[in-house]
Parts: sequence; C-alpha cells; structure tokens
Amino acid sequence: MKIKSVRARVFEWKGKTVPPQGNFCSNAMDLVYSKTESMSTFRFHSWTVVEIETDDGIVGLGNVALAPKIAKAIIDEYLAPLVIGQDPWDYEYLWQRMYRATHAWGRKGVTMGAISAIDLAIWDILGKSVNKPVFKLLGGRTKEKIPCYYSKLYRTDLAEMQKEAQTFKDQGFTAFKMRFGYGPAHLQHGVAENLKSVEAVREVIGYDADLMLECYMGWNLEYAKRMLPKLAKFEPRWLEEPVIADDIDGYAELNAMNIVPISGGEHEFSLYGFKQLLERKAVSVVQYDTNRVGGITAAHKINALCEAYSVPVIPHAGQMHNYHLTMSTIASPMSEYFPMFDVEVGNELFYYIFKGEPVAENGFVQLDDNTPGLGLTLNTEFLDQFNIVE
Ligand SMILES: O=C(O)[C@H](O)[C@H](O)[C@@H](O)CO
Ligand SMILES: [Mg+2]
Repeated sequence: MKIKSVRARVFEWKGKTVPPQGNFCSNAMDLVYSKTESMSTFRFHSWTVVEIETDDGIVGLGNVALAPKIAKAIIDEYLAPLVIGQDPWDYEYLWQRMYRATHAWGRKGVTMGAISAIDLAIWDILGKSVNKPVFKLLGGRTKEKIPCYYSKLYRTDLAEMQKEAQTFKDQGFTAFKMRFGYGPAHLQHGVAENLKSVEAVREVIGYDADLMLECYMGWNLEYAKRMLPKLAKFEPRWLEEPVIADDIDGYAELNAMNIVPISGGEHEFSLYGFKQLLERKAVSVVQYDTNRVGGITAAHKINALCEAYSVPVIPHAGQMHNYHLTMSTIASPMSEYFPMFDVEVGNELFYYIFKGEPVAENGFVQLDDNTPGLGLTLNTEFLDQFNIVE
C-alpha cells in the first residue's frame, strides 16, 4: 500500500458563535495589557482537516486546530512531499522524516500540530486497512468504557454556573472542570471572585464528585502560590496550567508544594517535551492533545513514559483521536469531555466538522470494537456554515 495524495483543507466556521462574556476564562494574555478581549487569540473557530488517500482507495482523516492556515501551509509545502509514495505502515519512519526534516524550525507548536494531523490520518488508514479500530493497534481495550469529566463551566454569573453544573450532574457526570475568570491583574477582588466560583460549583456537585480547576496559563508563580493554600479546602483533583508552558520550573515548584496536584501538557509537544515535564516532576497529570503533540505515534510513546513514571495521562479535549489513546493504556484513567454546544471557544467545533464522535452517557464514552480506524467521517450537516479553504 502506498500514499497517493494528501489533501489539507481549512474549515472556517461562519455560523453563530457565542460572544465572550466578561472574565470567562483566565488566560496567558491576561498578563499583557490590551484593549481587546484577552481570550480572543484562544478561539478555535477554524480547523484543518487532512485526508490522505492510498493507492488502493483507503482515505484516512486527520485534524489539527492550532493555527489552521499555517498548519495547512506546512502540510502542503513540507510534509505532504515527505509521505507521498510511502507505505503508511512505515509510520515511525514517516514520523521521523517529518520531525527531522522540519527540525530547524519545527519541534513544537504548529509544526507538531501539522505532523499530528498527517499522523492521525495515517493511523486511520492503518486501522481501516485491517478492519480494526485504532485502539486495537495500540494495546486494545483496557476499559469496559471510558469515564469522562464534564468540561466547560467557563466563568459566568455564579447562578448560571450552578445551573450548568446541576444540568450535567443530572446527566450522570461525577467529575467537572471549571474555569477561573481572574488572575494577578485582578488583584484581591479577583482572588475573592475565584474562590466564590469554586465554592458555588462545589455547593452543587458536592464532595463525592471530582472538581478540576482550569487557569489556562492565566496566572503566574507568585499568584498561584498564594491561591493554592486558599483552594485546598475545596479538594480539587488538579489545578491546570497555572503558568505558561515554558515555565517548567514554576510548574515544578507548585507541584512540589503538594497542596493541589498540578496538571498540564496541552501546550507541550513531542516525547522530549514530556520527558522534561516528567523528569522534573513538573506535573502530576499529563494532558497532551494527540492532534498537537505529534499524533498517535508520539502519544503512544508518551503513554508508555507516563506509565513508567506512574503519572496519569488524561488527554486534553476528549475528541476521537484522544479517546483511542485513553482506551489503549491503563496509564489513562479517564478522558475530558466537551458536550456539543453552540460554538464558543471552539472546542465544540469538532462535532460540527466530524461525525462519529461518541456522546457521553452517564459520564462515560464508549468506543466500538468493530468500527475501523479512528471512527470519524466528515459531517455534511453543517457544511453550509463553513467557508472551506482548499
Ligand atoms: O483544558 C481545556 O479544555 C482547554 O484548556 C480548553 O480547551 C480551553 O478552551 C480553555 O478552557
Ligand atoms: Mg486546559
């Protein structure tokens, strides 16, 4: 079998989006003075979809949401020529070709996202060519079904957050991730607001549910050190991305305080990036995203590293490319889960582009033993709400 063609298209959402409201998510831009809404650079309203076709007509689907137009340019210009004419079963060889050919300017960020998209499509082909789901090629079914945590609860009006938490508690979720709205720039008022929001959500979900707290790189080391002792009484399962991804020493210092486990990884890339995080004990939970980190070829290696370090892997975002990794290793106890909503930050967009994404039932998602490949097809229902860039 040989790769015959690589097609990368950018799906630009032109449908309805929920406008940002107030301080709905602390983020890395909060620490930089700006007149625009700080979360604007973290909206994922476009997505690059990759279709790789083989000479015997199998089409594999890959995707990446980081800087979609740049990812497409990297695929078209540099990566496609490296894989066309090659055997997709030589996936490690192809991964190394892409990783090393772009090493002078790649390694992390959008290049690894582009490599991930190609690698996902290759693994989709592999599964389809032997009529097996991808997780069966990685280690098989390690769970009867995948426990998942409800992830949204952006910082809005506290009563709204409580209503949202109740709605999904009633749907059987026993784990919830909420977003802080405030950080160092908001002074003591922001500290109080942050604590109020955690208290409000805990009031609804109680203490026999897991609560995860998301900072999305919006704090700094000094602020996080002040916040951790104040958060301890709410028994969070983890505090996520308190500092920017490059501040590995900051992560390690916060994690070593042993007050609340620190999680991160959705903005880290490659096996080497996670080797650093693990050997420096920077995180207690690893959260790569398979469509960023280097695809399934890289994520599968990182799963093994996490198993060796006894650090749980709970990939960012849910989404089918991550579910196969969670299903295939005992190092991953659960998945993140974004329900389908109106398009807001953009994580939800995955449902509008692809069909086949599992819907959670009673706090679990299930993968089918008999659906070959990743189990995704393109969703034609919303195509008229996308501008597609070839
Ligand atoms: O952990 C997450 O789900 C991400 O950080 C979100 O995608 C981002 O939107 C911030 O909540
Ligand atoms: Mg996150």
